[in-house]
Amino acid sequence: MDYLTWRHVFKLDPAKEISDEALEQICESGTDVILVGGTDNVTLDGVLELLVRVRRYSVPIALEISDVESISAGYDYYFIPSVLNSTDTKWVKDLHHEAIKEFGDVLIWEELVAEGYCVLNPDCKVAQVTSAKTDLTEEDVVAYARMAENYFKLPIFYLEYSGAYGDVEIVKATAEVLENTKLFYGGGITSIEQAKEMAAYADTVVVGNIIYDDLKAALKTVQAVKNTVK
Ligand SMILES: CC(C)=CCC/C(C)=C/CC/C(C)=C/CC/C(C)=C/CC/C(C)=C/CC/C(C)=C/CC/C(C)=C/COP(=O)(O)OP(=O)(O)O
Ligand SMILES: O=P(O)(O)OC[C@@H](O)CO
Ligand SMILES: [Mg+2]
Repeated sequence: MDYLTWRHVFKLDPAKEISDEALEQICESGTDVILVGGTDNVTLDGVLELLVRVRRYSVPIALEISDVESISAGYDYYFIPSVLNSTDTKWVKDLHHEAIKEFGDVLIWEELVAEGYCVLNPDCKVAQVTSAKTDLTEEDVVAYARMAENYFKLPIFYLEYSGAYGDVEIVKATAEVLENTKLFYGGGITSIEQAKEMAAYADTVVVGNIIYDDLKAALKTVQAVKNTVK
């Protein structure tokens, strides 16, 4: 249940390369967890390789499942996304149903953490792959958040702007209606200021692409988030 207290997350994409030096700095940065996940080209080899490399450090490591073929044992947690604003039930519950039908007898349910995604950047890969309806008003997003918390009782509601910095007013309005479900924010964080701005409303701030574009800037987001009072 540690994820209830996470403030900062680095998301590593198993389809992208990262040097040993950069990985060491990411793992020793003080981040709360390394979340391994991506939308496409995620392979079992990539998922396994990152697990082995990150395990040299004490930071926890979680796998965000995007494809049932690339799940490796040995992670501390398995995060299971459902894209609530997908227009295709495959990404909401059908792949999940298939996986549970196949592995239901052997699943360790305590290791699985369900995430209700709301994907808001129309240009990101995850929006395209899942045919997400991204032209949502603040009211629409707030209703998804309420649905996640009060109806589906999901532990995590994830506002996903992958690749683009999000709308702070939407993040703020969403935070205001969530009591028990944790609000994850991810997307386009490239600076201390942006990290602080989102950390003021989100329980957990996820930093991804900037790791590969500007490692120093990525590392600075850890303390920026941790020093911000929500
Ligand atoms: C110990 C052991 C082996 C345990 C086995 C556990 C097991 C079998 C569990 C199965 C249980 C289960 C219910 C599985 C669900 C399976 C599944 C495939 C669900 C679908 C998940 C889904 C909706 C995927 C869509 C894509 C998505 C939301 C990915 C999350 C990551 C993400 C948003 C990345 C951001 O995109 P990115 O690739 O970074 O984009 P850019 O490249 O543009 O940056
Ligand atoms: O890669 P960025 O844009 O930082 O987004 C982080 C994460 O929310 C992606 O799933
Ligand atoms: Mg990415």
